Amino acid sequence: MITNQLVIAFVLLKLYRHKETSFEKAVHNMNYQVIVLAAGLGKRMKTGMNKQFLQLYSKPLVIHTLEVFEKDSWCTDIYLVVNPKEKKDMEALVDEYQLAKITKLVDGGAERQDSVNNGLMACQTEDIVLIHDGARPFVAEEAIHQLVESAAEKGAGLLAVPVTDTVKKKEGELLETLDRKSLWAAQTPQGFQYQKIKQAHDQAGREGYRGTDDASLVERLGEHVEIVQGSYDNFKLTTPEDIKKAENLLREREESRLQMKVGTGYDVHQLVDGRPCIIGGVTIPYEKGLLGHSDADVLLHTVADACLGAIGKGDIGTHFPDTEAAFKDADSKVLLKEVWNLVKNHGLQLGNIDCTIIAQAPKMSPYIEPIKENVAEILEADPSQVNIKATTTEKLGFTGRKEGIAAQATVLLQNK
Ligand SMILES: Nc1ccn([C@@H]2O[C@H](COP(=O)(O)OP(=O)(O)OP(=O)(O)O)[C@@H](O)[C@H]2O)c(=O)n1
Ligand SMILES: C[C@](O)(CO)[C@H](O)COP(=O)(O)O
Repeated sequence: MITNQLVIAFVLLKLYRHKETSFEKAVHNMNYQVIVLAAGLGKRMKTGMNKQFLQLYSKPLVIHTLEVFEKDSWCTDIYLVVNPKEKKDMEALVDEYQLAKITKLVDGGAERQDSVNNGLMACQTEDIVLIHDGARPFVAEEAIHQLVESAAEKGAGLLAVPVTDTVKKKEGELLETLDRKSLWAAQTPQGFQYQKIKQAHDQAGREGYRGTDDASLVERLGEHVEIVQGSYDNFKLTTPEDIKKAENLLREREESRLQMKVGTGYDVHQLVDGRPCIIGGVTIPYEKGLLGHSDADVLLHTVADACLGAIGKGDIGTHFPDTEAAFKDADSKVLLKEVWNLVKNHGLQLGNIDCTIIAQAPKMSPYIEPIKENVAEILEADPSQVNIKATTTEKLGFTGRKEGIAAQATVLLQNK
């Protein structure tokens, strides 16, 4: 018996240790610095200007790209490589869009490889370094994280997608069809342990090798570069046709970001002797309390119903039946938290919530603020997004006769 307990304790300890290690890894080891390249001419775009300054859906192209890294908590520093002649304009944009992670504006070179080389000399890091085209604004944070993890483990990696067209190689009059199964279209970011990419660039420089991406400089040294499958959305704006494509994608994203869901909730509990009076997670001193299978927190039940309504998932009764012993005297804060996790799984966050408690007694005003804070905390929002009010019914009806308390809520959820 004791031996069994020891074995269980040992396994639990192991599991706990393992959890701690991966947590530490996520928190401490997964930082990266990024070199964003914006020093090209944009000749193929044929607008007569560097395409980085093109207004796309009311923001310059390079800003869309930089904001991806600005928002990513794993990214510590951005080195923005710019054409020296455009440095002032870029500085103005960095100020205007309050890009706090831009550590340095680095002078670009004649070709992309020269610009990367300057970026590498500026950043000197122990972290993983990513190299990214300023002209690829659609890279997803999830893909960046997969790449960073892969680069940390394998030393070098890149985002790429399988080629979908049949590719022909033409040399003189001779045409060859390449085996599509083994072909990948390289994207950026490409990610590396700093020393590895620095050495590869130095060596390419010494040997006069010119590549069209950075992974090729590592490949030519016979070293492994890991492909992380990316998305076809992560395309590089290169030719005029790409502008329409990018604007359509930005519009689609904006529309889905602005998706809103509304839900309403209504609940009633009877006031009886010998029960605590818990409303909005606050135990209110009162001669009677609310009757129910759980702690009968009429307000939190209403909030849960409104949230479930907004995501089209029924009501609190279907999720936590009052026939189940597990929910006897259950803390409604815990039940609402579970509902909220469901909401988050739908990619939603709180817009705002407005609640009304309908009670002749007890007097609610002293408890409005703590209730508001409880609701905000559970819904992971700022208290300013939560409104709690109370009303009597002028002694009319069951609430007016102090036989029960009702609550109603309207919630607005938004895409994250
Ligand atoms: N000397 C260079 C050339 C390119 N780039 C950057 O590298 C990325 C990928 O290059 P590309 O799409 O070829 O951009 P451009 O060189 O600007 O375009 P083009 O070749 O049509 O002139 C771009 O974000 C570009 O700004 C750079 O920083 N320095
Ligand atoms: C690095 C790159 O974006 C990967 O697809 C690409 O090779 C850049 O080439 P470009 O000629 O500078 O556009």
